[in-house]
Amino acid sequence: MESFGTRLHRAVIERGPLCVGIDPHPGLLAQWGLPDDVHGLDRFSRTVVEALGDRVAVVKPQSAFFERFGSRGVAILESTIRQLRDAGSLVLLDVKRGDIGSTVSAYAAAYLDPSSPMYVDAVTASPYLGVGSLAPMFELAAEHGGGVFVLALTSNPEGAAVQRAVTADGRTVAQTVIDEISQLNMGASPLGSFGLVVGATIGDTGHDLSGVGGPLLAPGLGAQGAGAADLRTVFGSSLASVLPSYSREVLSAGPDVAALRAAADRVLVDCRAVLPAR
Ligand SMILES: O=c1ccn([C@@H]2O[C@H](COP(=O)(O)O)[C@@H](O)[C@H]2O)c(=O)[nH]1
Repeated sequence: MESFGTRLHRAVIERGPLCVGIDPHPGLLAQWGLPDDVHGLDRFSRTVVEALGDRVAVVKPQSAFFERFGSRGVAILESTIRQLRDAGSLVLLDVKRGDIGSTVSAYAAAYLDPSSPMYVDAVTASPYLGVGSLAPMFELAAEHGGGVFVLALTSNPEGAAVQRAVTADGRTVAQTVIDEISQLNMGASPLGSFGLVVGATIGDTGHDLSGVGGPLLAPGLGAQGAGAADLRTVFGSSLASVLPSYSREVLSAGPDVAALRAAADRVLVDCRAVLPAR
């Protein structure tokens, strides 16, 4: 099977460098005139799939908003994942998993094994039990053409105290994560399958992203205050690997399908003005 990096590279060329999140916040359900229950969740998700599944490179369901409805919410997440795959977008499940290695094996089986009902193209993962503890995810992803996006410099203000702390060898915690992921992508072409999450809100932190070789997911755009122009400051010479990610900025245009498409088109135009042509 083709690697996730190869599939993502092609999707970005065909559809443009954009990830849109499915984050069914209670406030958005209300704004869309939907009930805050599984019926509202289902209608919300189906509408986003109908509007964007056949045109956006990557769609990123946020697991938390499905999990809050228990097993019926998770069933809707599974169905949403299937619908997105049928519509042709890559599915990145934002679930930020991480644990000791033996438990990470089970998370890997849940999301990156093609026989799982929750099988997706890629997941987000947390490295704070050590990047090495995520090895079962990296291995299963490599075996089945999947991807893993590891948190490095998150978009929230609280992240800096942990991620920019300096380790014994003088590098920040984030730089050690960046360097370990760079190693995993070594030699991959045109794009590695192991990505990093770097918030568009963080400004110029001086971290070296030049050797990553994989995609750089950039949340924090729109609702969290960053704009496309901030990508230049945060990513500098690594702009070509950036996958901008918007949730509320696009979703708040719904429930009208044409309005959702127009909102996604608008943010894509903004990002294309900043990112190098691919
Ligand atoms: O550093 C991070 C990592 C993940 N996220 C997630 O992205 C979306 C952002 O939603 P917006 O509505 O565009 O603010 C959300 O699911 C977060 O959990 C992030 O924001 N920052």
